[in-house]
Amino acid sequence: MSIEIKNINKTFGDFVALEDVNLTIPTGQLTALLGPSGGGKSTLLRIIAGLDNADSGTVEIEGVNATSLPPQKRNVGFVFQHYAVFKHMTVAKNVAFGLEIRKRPKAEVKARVAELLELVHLAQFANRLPSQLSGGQRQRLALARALAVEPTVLLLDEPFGALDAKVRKELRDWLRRLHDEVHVTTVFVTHDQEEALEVADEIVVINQGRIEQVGSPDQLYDEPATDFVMSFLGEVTVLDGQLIRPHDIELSVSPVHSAGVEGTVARVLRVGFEVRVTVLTDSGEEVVVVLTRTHARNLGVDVGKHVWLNAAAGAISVSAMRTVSA
Ligand SMILES: Nc1ncnc2c1ncn2[C@@H]1O[C@H](COP(=O)(O)OP(=O)(O)OP(=O)(O)O)[C@@H](O)[C@H]1O
Repeated sequence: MSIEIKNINKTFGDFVALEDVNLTIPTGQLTALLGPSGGGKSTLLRIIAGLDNADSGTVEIEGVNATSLPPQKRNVGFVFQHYAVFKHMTVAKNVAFGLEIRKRPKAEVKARVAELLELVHLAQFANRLPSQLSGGQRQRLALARALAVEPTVLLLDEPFGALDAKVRKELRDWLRRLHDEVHVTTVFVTHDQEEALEVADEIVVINQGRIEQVGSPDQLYDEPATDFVMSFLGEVTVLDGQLIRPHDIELSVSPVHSAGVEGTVARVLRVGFEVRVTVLTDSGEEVVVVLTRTHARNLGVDVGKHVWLNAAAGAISVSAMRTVSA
């Protein structure tokens, strides 16, 4: 097992940033630490990196107790959102830097730099300065630099956070492919559920200093352990006291089911191929239902129409009252 985190606690003054965190991060996988802002993701990453110390608990990396080792002795590579590459050095020099200070033979450094620039698709920019690269290219340079010294673990803190949506998406796909090639154990922090669901092998959901759930993207989406996980990983609405995904609700214009929630269509909003229907139930609650455009048209859904709502067969739901299980 690559990273074993045991009983980690961390406070800042009176504020509890991490509370009894226990986690095993498997070797060779891409693991996302996902959660809302301020939940403790970066603090946990910094403790793994050795940039911050926990108040109690231990961190083991590849069987070595790293709890009191300084960052440079942990063999971890890290990349942060606003990662400062050396501005006065060319792209190639930036990648070579870590190897040169480790006094690796010149020929080896040259070969490794060429290989890495190829890997991050920056070979044609080897002689440029970082200021002559785009934001996405600079982040790829930062990753190449972190990978140069062959870290056991690669730690990324919102590495694509500052970039625009399109570049972010490209880099996300690229990171997945890169990881499939190099298989270095990678932990990345994100608050973006889509990013985690698309890229990660395993997701650790962190909220208010505690781990809510650990699992594959499918497990988290299909079997959310808590109402928090369910609502953080996708849109939810409340039907009959249950959190449910709006596309998992069947809407009928006649009482086909014996036990349905009755209501009246209050709003209809067309967004691309979807139609978002807000139903005001007879008990005064608003429920959102998502239908395809064709389905909505066939049903003749319009404001004022009386409708019946039921959870679709196989729909996932979590009690809206359920709290975090310890
Ligand atoms: N050096 C510090 N001193 C005081 N409080 C801190 C310090 N570092 C972090 N915190 C607090 O600890 C909490 C967790 O912070 P952390 O950066 O780990 O959250 P996060 O989940 O990574 O959030 P974000 O996505 O916003 O970075 C926050 O409430 C933050 O204000």
